[in-house]
Amino acid sequence: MSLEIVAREGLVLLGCGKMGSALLAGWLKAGLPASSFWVIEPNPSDWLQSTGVHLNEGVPQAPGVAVLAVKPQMMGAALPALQALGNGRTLFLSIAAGTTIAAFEEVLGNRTPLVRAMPNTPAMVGRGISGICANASAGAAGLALGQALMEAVGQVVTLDGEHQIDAVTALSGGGPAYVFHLIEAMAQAGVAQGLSEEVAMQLARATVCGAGELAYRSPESAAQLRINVTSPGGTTAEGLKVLMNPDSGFPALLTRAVKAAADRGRELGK
Ligand SMILES: NC(=O)C1=CN([C@@H]2O[C@H](COP(=O)(O)OP(=O)(O)OC[C@H]3O[C@@H](n4cnc5c(N)ncnc54)[C@H](O)[C@@H]3O)[C@@H](O)[C@H]2O)C=CC1
Ligand SMILES: O=C(O)[C@@H]1CCC=N1
Repeated sequence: MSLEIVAREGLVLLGCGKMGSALLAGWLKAGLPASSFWVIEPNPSDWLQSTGVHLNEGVPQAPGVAVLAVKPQMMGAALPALQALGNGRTLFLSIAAGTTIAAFEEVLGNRTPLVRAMPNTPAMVGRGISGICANASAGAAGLALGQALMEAVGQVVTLDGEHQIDAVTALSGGGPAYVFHLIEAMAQAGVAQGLSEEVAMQLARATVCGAGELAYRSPESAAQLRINVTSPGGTTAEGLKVLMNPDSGFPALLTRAVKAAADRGRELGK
């Protein structure tokens, strides 16, 4: 599906912080004209002000798309600004964690086409991944438009339903933070083995980025890429014994972390 509808009918973006900016940058880079965007943002960045979009102006009566990119805790206060666009042809696309389709339909009306997407911050460099789902009113066309909008900043997976979105939020939505923390923890561990903080951080960061790029480009599975590093009887095998320990290793730890994040997503949705 093409994004031509945005150029033709306009897109309203409610909230243009970290994720809203990443999305807007992707759409502008995809060639959509700045004049197609109406952004509502109380604290606009210098970048946003330089884009040439309509900023904090009255929005069109029936834009093609309205994107909701405020924090879930702000949604209740912010959404009424776009209530008049509900139950019409405007496709709503929410990237907020937690806030459910039912909660949106309560404010916007249940004939409002709505897509929920969960992206992540690598969207800022065009390497995000989003999980998406839609309500009944969106239909196949609405889901396809939601997908095209999110594909401007990376990959998209279509979910079986809204029941899976808290899992996506917990895995890939917040996942970059886990990886950045991995960099911090690896650097700290390197310092404990005698490296300077600066060198340990350079090694940790480049290792995670290099491994990520290899995983991205290589046709081999993650398990095979791991095996390729692990010489039998060598050093990595000893490190992996610690990390693959069934009780205290990565799988147990990440199962707990992802569950805690998913539980919070469900809680935000109440
Ligand atoms: N940061 C992340 O990694 C991800 C965030 N999300 C979701 O994206 C949404 C936005 O998150 P971030 O961009 O990280 O937050 P952010 O705080 O950077 O951006 C939110 C923006 O909303 C603006 N805002 C506040 N009240 C408003 C109102 N009444 N009307 C219009 N704008 C208003 C704020 O000024 C701010 O710039 C959240 O719902 C979050 O769950 C989803 C995936 C990843
Ligand atoms: O932490 C959060 O709630 C948001 C959703 C996924 C990433 N950041």
